[in-house]
Amino acid sequence: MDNPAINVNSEIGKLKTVLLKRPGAEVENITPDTMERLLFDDIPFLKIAQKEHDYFAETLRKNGVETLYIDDLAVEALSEDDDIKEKFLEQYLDEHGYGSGTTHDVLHEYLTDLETKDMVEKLYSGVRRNEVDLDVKHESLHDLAGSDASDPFLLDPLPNAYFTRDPQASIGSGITINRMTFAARRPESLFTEFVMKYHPRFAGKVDIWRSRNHTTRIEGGDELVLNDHVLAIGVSQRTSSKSVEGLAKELFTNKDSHFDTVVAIEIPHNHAMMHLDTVFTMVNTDQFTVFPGIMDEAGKMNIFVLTPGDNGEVRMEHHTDLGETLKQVLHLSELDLILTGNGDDIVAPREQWNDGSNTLTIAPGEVVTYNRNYVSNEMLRKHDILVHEVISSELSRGRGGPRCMSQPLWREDL
Ligand SMILES: NC(=[NH2+])NCCC[C@H](N)C(=O)O
Repeated sequence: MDNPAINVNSEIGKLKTVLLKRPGAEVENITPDTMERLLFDDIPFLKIAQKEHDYFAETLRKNGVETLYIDDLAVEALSEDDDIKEKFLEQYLDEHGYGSGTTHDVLHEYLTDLETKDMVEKLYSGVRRNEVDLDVKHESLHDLAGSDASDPFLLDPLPNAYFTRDPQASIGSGITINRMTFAARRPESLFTEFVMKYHPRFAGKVDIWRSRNHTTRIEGGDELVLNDHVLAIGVSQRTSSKSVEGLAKELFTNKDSHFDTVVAIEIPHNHAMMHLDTVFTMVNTDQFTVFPGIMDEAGKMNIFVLTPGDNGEVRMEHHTDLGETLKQVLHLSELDLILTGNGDDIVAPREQWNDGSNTLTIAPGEVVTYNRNYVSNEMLRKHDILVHEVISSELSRGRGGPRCMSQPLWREDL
């Protein structure tokens, strides 16, 4: 692609542009009843979460990173043309089961009457049943089916949106726009789709390696760009082996892609480590953070190395040793695996829970992490990593850290 709008050929090259979402009213629309479905373990105090997020964004800007906000980009994309906004809204409603009928009409009218900025904000924060006048006769069973009267929300809030890593993933000059696993997050990638398609900064300047129109699931927290040839992808609660294989096929055969190796790493399928980047990140050319809990007692795990095979097929090789596999695919003689919480039985799981392994690398050997994971941070420093700590009491309650909260769009090549 000539003149691409995205350039991400590593996890560690100097970060130049990143996509963020400041937590908003959506976070205050979590209740104890909906918490689990909305993938939260607690209800963050929004005011403090926003302060913390602003501090995070400011830390990035101070280090020369341009910060873009997905909701601002969405407003700009949808404002390009009334038809685009209409198309977006229809699709949004349709994906929520309101393709037609009274509820559709009422929501459509309510939302189109808003300024585009307010509409986008509203879609993130959710639309409550009592906000709109639904006191009209249902025209069809479909209306009833689409709106469960015991649910206070007609359109659910999107409180996970501040984890901008997941709805999409930048890879080389392109992106995967992700079909996400749980309904609570699926609408998030529709914003990405419209931004990539219609925002003048991106339209026609991004390779779409995989669209969201799939039945198999994948999320950005599982997609790591180790270098300009090699990806690591988690096979996890959120990403299926089928998606990994499909993406590998696309990247191996698309002429705009220079990726020829995908390391598929199987991790436990649970909420504490829903994505690979909660247990494994790259912090330098030969240094990684790793949570020891992903390996069995003998230090082994299930890893498949995918490479191009015959006739557009994918060749697969089974490995069990993470360190050895990384050395092989990255052509390294030595490797430094830095253990979360120094590998301690209590500290490691505690700090992993609060995203101690979820480092955002902003240059080789330079990372942003949560201040609460002080043991892991100390370990990083002992291994000569420069650590910028950010405040983290409330943001961490959503089970994501600095890597989860950021989607790199441009990194300098190494
Ligand atoms: N890349 C990540 N690790 N993201 C963390 C996402 C956390 C979010 N609550 C979820 O369950 O989806």
